[in-house]
Amino acid sequence: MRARKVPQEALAGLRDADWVDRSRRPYVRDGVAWVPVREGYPADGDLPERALYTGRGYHLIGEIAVLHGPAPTEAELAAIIAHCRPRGVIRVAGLAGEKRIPKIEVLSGTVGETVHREQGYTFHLNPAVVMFAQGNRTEKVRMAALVRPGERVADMFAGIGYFTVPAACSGAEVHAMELNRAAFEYLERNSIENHVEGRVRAEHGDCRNLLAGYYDRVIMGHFDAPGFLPAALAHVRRGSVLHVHSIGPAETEIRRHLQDAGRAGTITVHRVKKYAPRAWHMVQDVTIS
Ligand SMILES: C[S@@+](CC[C@H](N)C(=O)[O-])C[C@H]1O[C@@H](n2cnc3c(N)ncnc32)[C@H](O)[C@@H]1O
Repeated sequence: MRARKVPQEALAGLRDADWVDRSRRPYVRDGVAWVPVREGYPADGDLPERALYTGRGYHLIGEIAVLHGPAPTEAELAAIIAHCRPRGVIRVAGLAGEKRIPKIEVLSGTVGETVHREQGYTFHLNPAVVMFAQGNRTEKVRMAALVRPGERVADMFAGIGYFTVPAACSGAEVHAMELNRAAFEYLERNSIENHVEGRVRAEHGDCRNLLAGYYDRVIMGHFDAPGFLPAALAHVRRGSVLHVHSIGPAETEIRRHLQDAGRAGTITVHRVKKYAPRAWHMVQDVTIS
């Protein structure tokens, strides 16, 4: 990550600077702040290795800074606040249960509903109540690019719509399923907000009971996705593609499910992001033959 060096006290004055990459946290040491630089702008060097904060960094979701990992020191929290002036700062200690409900601690300010803009899409959500995996940005872009107009897409774990909305904006007819009532309400709202409600059929409930007919593409954005393959494979045909998320490789389990369902397919594996020191968030693209 490229960065520019500025005096720590200058951080607050960078609020409107074009060159600052606000998706990354500046690194402050000995009165000097290394500020991440956006693509296309000059930098002084690479962001130094962090000596202090060992967490997984923070993201700005709307006006709320969301940290993962251990609690920051007071100095780190102060640097985050000076850098991006969030309405509130929360730490997500974990995601509970199948609905992936964030377990949060409010570190500063107020939290609640916010509006997050990403890649031209608008998402309403309360990051203290529903999860938003900002680290999956490249996968969201990849999905939006793969989808073709008129495709019939199932988003089995739609959440607030971060795959559904881009897919529908790319012209697909999306059947979006979500178990968590709070996330489902944002999903409906975000379809309207992005003017794709005519191409999104959002349903609240367990996707295994809601899948209907055949799909050209099935997005399975949940780490337990391989276990949902028996349900999904009943709704695909030759040429359909399933995007099966997992922690670590799941090829063997996927092949077993294909075999049990009497199906064959080719599997290509993609890494989405590092999830833990030795664990990757992966996506397996399974094309049914
Ligand atoms: C990893 S999150 C997906 C993130 C999501 N794509 C987003 O917009 O943030 C998984 C989502 O799947 C939902 N979910 C879990 N089990 C489900 C099921 N059986 N049927 C439908 N949705 C389910 C959870 O409530 C959660 O919102």
